[in-house]
Amino acid sequence: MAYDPTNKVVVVTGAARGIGYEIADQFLQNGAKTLIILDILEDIGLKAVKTLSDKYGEGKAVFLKCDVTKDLEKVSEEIFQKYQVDVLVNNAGVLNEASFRQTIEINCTAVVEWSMKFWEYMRMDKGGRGGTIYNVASLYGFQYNPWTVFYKASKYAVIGFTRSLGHPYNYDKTGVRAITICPGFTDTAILTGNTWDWHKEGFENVMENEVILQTPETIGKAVVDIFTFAETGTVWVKENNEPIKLAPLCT
Ligand SMILES: NC(=O)C1=CN([C@@H]2O[C@H](COP(=O)(O)OP(=O)(O)OC[C@H]3O[C@@H](n4cnc5c(N)ncnc54)[C@H](O)[C@@H]3O)[C@@H](O)[C@H]2O)C=CC1
Ligand SMILES: CCCCCC(=O)CC\C=C/C=C/C=C/[C@@H](O)[C@@H](O)CCCC(=O)O
Repeated sequence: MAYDPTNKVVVVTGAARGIGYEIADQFLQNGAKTLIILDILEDIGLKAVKTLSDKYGEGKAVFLKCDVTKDLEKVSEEIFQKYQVDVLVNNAGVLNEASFRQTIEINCTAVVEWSMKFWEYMRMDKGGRGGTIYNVASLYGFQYNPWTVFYKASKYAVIGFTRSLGHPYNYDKTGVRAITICPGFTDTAILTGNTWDWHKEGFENVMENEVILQTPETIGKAVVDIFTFAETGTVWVKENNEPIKLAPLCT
């Protein structure tokens, strides 16, 4: 089945900068009706809206200050009163190997809670119009090495959750698709996040010898491409500037 971004109302968390911003830009470039940008970074978020409005027209992008770990009820209520949402992209994320709790709260608990809130709202069997829940995991959602042990735990969970929620059994009942993208290393501020001291050397090797750093724009484009063709419950990889491919299945 083909899915069309044209005229869709799209909510993207953590979209003030980085990959989220490029996802917002690419959805608008591909005809989305409205982009709702959620982030804790107010100044950067407002600048993002200005840039996108200059590019695509006044009112095409909207910023709401939002901490995904705290503001779900308030912000979702505000959104549902003003807009008919078609797509939620759970993109907000952190790399903070000093705090498992914060990592899980932002990268995992918030992803599950925001997904479920919008899934209930979109369910066709409960009066909704259907839609797409689109989660940003990582290559570190299924690969492993000794580094970023909290980060990987959070991203592995996102893949298991999205595959199960998006299972055709659930889609047939609700009309809500759930899909995942797993980017490889991408040139954003998250790479300056917090790692363990004795992991830095390992990462230096990875970054020098194994990694082709992608631009966030590359991931924004891949997100919209995948949006157009992905069957529910599927997980996709965009790494090293290679073509989009399916992630390996865990059975
Ligand atoms: N850059 C990379 O190499 C890769 C990134 N990813 C994932 O892509 C997503 C986006 O990250 P990047 O753009 O790379 O980094 P980034 O640091 O530029 O963007 C993350 C955004 O999330 C926002 N955010 C953080 N905590 C938040 C909260 N509690 N509430 C609302 N917003 C919050 C930040 O303010 C920021 O705008 C993350 O989920 C990350 O794990 C996945 C694979 C590779
Ligand atoms: C191949 C997997 C790609 C997935 C990447 C992500 O999901 C992004 C976040 C995960 C890990 C990021 C690690 C970042 C490391 C950098 O800080 C690195 O440059 C550190 C090198 C040591 C140093 O310069 O201090």
